[in-house]
Amino acid sequence: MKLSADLQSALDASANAPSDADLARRAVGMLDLTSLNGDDSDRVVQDLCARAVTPVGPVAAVCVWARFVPTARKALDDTPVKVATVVNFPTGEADASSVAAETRRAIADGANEIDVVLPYKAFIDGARTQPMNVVKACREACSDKALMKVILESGAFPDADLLAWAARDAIAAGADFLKTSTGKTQPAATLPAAAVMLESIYESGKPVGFKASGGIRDAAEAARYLALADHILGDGWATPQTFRFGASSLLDALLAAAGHGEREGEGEREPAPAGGY
Ligand SMILES: O=C[C@H](O)COP(=O)(O)O
Repeated sequence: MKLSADLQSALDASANAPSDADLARRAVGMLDLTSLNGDDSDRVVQDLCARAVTPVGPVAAVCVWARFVPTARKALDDTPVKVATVVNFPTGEADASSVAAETRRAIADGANEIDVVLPYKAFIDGARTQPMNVVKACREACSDKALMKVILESGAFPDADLLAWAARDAIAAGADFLKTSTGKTQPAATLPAAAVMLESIYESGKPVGFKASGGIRDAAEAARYLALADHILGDGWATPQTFRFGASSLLDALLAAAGHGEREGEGEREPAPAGGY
């Protein structure tokens, strides 16, 4: 992806961001602890929720399939942890009325946060009205009862300009957060895509948050995303109200880096996929 000189320098500056225990603790509070696997069950979700209040404090939210929202709601009721779920997920191909119905049902079941997939394939193919009508329908269904995070699926975009266009339109359609990825396609979250999305948030002047999700697995990587947000939106901008990590396998690494649990980096990591951004 070709970035402006400003964004490239923000990326260069964040490349070697220090990752320490304080940073790891900060990132735990920004985590949407996620399980979106095909074989999830009530037991898997209960086990996930049992990990949501950690020795260094609660995560921001637990993110599960909509059918498990009641289970998560029950398990988290005595905690400050929010229940997040996904709609129009992962392909982004449902129509606006189905997405609105899915959203209303999830909120009635107890969801506090809705992560909706932008019809990104249609957007990339040139459609502008239909994709944003889906986002607007979800916004209306969320009203002020739930936070709406719009998943752009940044790795599917062929260039930075089109991604910035989608980000701007999603903000105009009422996004509370822009989120990079479903985690179901490759490439998932990348720093160059995050830079474009954070810049769009900055340029909007609106109180829109950012969620990096998909493939983020270690504290050093989390530190780079936070440093990028600091560079583009300013130190102190990123808080659990404005910044999230969506991840299924980051919590243990953060806790280890914060001095709890096994040492970070002992496990094998898969290499990052080549190409795309
Ligand atoms: O929304 C979050 C993603 O689905 C999580 O992706 P991950 O399993 O690669 O961490």
